[in-house]
Amino acid sequence: KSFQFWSTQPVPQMDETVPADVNCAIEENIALDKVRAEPFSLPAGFRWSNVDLSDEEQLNELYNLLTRNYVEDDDSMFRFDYSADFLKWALQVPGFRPEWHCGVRADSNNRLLAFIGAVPQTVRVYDKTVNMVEINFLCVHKNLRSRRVAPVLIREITRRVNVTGIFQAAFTAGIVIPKPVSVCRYYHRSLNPRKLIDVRFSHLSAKMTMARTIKLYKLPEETATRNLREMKSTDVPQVFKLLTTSLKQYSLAPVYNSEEELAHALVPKKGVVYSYVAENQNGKITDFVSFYSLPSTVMGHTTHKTIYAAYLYYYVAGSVTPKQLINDSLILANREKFDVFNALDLMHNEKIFSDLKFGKGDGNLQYYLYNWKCADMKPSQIGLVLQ
Ligand SMILES: CCOC(=O)c1cnc2ccc(OC)cc2c1SCCC#N
Repeated sequence: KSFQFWSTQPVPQMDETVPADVNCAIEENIALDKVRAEPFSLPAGFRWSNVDLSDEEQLNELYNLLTRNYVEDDDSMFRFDYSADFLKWALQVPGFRPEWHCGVRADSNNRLLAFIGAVPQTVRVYDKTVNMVEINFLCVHKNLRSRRVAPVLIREITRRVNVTGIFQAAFTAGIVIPKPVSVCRYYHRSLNPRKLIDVRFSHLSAKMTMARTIKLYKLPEETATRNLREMKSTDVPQVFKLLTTSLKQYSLAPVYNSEEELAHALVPKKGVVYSYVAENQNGKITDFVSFYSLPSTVMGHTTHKTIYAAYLYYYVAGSVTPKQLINDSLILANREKFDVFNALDLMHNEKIFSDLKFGKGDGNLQYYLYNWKCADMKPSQIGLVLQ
């Protein structure tokens, strides 16, 4: 692979092994008056247009662009179907900048044909805390592919971020480009096996009937952790301390600079993010677990249009085992009518997958840092979850 674009970028090259004692920027910060002032050029007939997510109509234009043109699995069985509320949540974080919701419109009909998003996120990489952005929702309309639009989007968002004094980014992708800092694997826990078999995501194993399969995945109505309840705003100060302490064990982790940032990420929002805390009899929060809702369009299926998937987000098992806490999140996701519970093998997750009946998926998720070089990480060193 020549990586025509990525070989021009400040990222480790594929054949480079970064030694363990190296953990630093690849290029030095650019003096702000030296950052390119004018936007990069788009192909003729297209123009830059920030997407104002507070404007219902524009939020729906972004929803429609993504639901029709965003990431599909290799077999084109599913396409992510992020909801409008989810996009607002993921992109309008505390301190967000409207110019980082970077769209491309056709001059002819004003249609939104491409997008790339950035949100501010302080990230700790080993022992260094760096102000970065997270890049997400890079999407080019199917009819505009192979016209080298994505490299222009990446250069333009880099420019818009650099001009604010930020020179590093974190992002994930299902594709391999120079150069992953870690390679994680998706795992899936069936909640509604009949539907997953109907859409041909799962299949009946030779020795099992449908009835036996349903029984295998059946979950209780109640959680094992009895005092587990929905998180609320007043829990934020305790969850902030609990999560901040717990994240210290990982080599890549988010740094929450305020309780407001953590509140935005974790206070429950129906249909978007679900969080639960275990509070003991002294009012102390000892554990918490969260997951987010990311449905997928089932492509080309008549009866099932959508798969409702929950994705494990952040958790701290303080008084119970991760196995019990994550099993409780399965019970809670099942109660919310999700069809499947997805999780990556980062944090402590891999240890509990087999006991909790997760199956290994066939998709990898690569973690990337932009303009930063450091030693590769095992998935269990990753404590950063991107939506
Ligand atoms: C039934 C379980 O569904 C998925 O795992 C799923 C759903 N939609 C996708 C859309 C695009 C897609 O592109 C890689 C993958 C999926 C996947 S597998 C990877 C996500 C997880 N876990």
